[in-house]
Amino acid sequence: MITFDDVVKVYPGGGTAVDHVSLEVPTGKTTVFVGPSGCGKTTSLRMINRMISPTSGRVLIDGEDVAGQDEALLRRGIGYVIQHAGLFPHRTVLDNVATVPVLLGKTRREARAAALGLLERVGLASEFAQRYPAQLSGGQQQRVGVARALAADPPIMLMDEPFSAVDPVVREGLHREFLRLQKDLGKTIAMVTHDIDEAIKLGDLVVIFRQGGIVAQIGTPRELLSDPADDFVAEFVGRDRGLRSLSFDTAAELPVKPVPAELVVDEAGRPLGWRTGADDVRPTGGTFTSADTLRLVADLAILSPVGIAVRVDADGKADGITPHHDLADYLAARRG
Ligand SMILES: Nc1ncnc2c1ncn2[C@@H]1O[C@H](COP(=O)(O)OP(=O)(O)OP(=O)(O)O)[C@@H](O)[C@H]1O
Repeated sequence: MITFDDVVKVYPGGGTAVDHVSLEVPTGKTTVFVGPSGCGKTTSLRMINRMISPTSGRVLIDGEDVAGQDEALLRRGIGYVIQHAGLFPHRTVLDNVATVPVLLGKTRREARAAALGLLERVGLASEFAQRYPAQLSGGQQQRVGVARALAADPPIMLMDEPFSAVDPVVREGLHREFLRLQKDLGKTIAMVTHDIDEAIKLGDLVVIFRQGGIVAQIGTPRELLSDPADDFVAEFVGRDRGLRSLSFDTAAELPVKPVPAELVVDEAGRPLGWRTGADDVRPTGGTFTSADTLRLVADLAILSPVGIAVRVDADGKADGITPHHDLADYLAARRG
């Protein structure tokens, strides 16, 4: 666990960048620092690996103040990924990833073999290994950056805006891979982003900073969306937070009504559409299973020509319906 204990950073000639921050980055989880520009996220991140020293207060890793630790030794256990990947331009992709393990005493051969495995893990085929960074797309470079940070197998990873330099479609792919990788690896990750959607998607825990380096709220994505501490957080997480918070719950306990005659099904019971007139059958707009999220159910009810979401079983057979007002009643009852 990484602990910030009443940490303050005042830059000489500048204002207070980090103002009495106390927080915990739990072991094996992803903690995301998010907030508007200039609110002290990067400064906080860099105090973990001693690139920046606090003016007062302490940063501890597993109870030990980093200030008292040997810098080189400390950084060996902390991977660091930055925006634009920061790769060595004159080394091949493979050598970019293998460099640190070689410095740590592995033979070049061992390090390259391990690097190939890592590149595969981050979704880069071996054909990229001999290229130079400039011959890769931005998204591919970011993947190499992640592989390089993982090469020394550090228990901790610091990631500063790792996915912000790529377009939204590539970012979406990188997010999926990040989540898959982190599920396998269980690193202790502190990540900086200015994008609240990214924070909510990737973070087990989210720390929202406000101007002046003050922590506005710390919570799980669900807590931030359902219970923002104040107007700043509510505004920052976004106006549609009610709808987005439905992504964290499945439809497992959502009551359904029996399938009515107006739902036209094929011989296997799979929905074909809604009968809205003698010759008029309109598409359902999609179906959900009890494992899907309440957000999908809400979406389907909105898209449906009759305002009704259709549930199907594992074989795709219609086994219940939820009209939009039933969903609204269910959500209201849950809130109590
Ligand atoms: N070396 C420095 N000297 C003086 N002031 C600095 C220095 N580095 C950062 N600052 C100031 O400290 C504050 C916090 O900066 P920091 O980079 O930590 O913010 P941030 O939240 O990461 O911002 P961004 O999202 O724009 O990267 C800012 O007001 C910045 O101008």
